[in-house]
Amino acid sequence: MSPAVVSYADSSDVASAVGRFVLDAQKKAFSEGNSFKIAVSGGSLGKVMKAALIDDKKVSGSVEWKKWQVYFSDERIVPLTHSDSNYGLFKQMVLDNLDDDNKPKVYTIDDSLDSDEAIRKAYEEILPKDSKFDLVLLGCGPDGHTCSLFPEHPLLEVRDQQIALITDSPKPPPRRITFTFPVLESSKAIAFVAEGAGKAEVLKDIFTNPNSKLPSKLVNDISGVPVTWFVNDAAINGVNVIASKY
Ligand SMILES: O=C(O)[C@H](O)[C@@H](O)[C@H](O)[C@H](O)COP(=O)(O)O
Repeated sequence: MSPAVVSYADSSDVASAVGRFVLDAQKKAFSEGNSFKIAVSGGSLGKVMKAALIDDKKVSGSVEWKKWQVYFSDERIVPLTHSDSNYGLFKQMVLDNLDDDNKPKVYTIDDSLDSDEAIRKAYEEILPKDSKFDLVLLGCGPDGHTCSLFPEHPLLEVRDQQIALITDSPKPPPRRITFTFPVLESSKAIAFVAEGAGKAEVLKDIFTNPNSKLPSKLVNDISGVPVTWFVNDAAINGVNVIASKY
């Protein structure tokens, strides 16, 4: 199944499409159970989530936050109050904008543990037992990394852990935990958000080079999991993909 690409000129339209897509994934999850298990990333996705799920009033009223279980596809090993924390970003962009009686359950790293390995292991233990996320929302770095899975890094090969530790992340800060491929492979749906001319070159490789081994391309190649990309025209410029609207 090749990935679907949804493209708009403006970021605000990209965010609206992401919002509608998340609502559809939520609806599907509620048709199968009583919770919506979603994993989110850091980086520029934070502001897209705010625009899509908080500021877009056509979407925000339909988000059933109390039934959401939110995990992080990767997290920097820093205190949760640190400005590098992906949880901190999600809190600032989403949680702090929700009423106290309308918040999701958020699964953070335990920053009180005394070793990186203890943090990794504890996060692995709180993942949903079957690892089946209804939706994993990812970013794609200009180098093609996703989660904290970097090009040519040995963590791309990890099959015996669901959460892996990286201590040499090329993107600071260096110490992080990350989903591994087995978790992505068992998810029900994956969506990327990538915007800006700074992503054009890497998206060209991901979508036009069948031999690319970039982590985001390897996610596109996962069989049996629908992958959707939400991009703006600047990011997908020059790539001959059939972009659709959502
Ligand atoms: O912790 C992180 O660094 C992020 O979770 C990371 O995986 C992010 O999604 C990509 O780096 C893309 O980030 P941008 O969208 O900001 O380029």
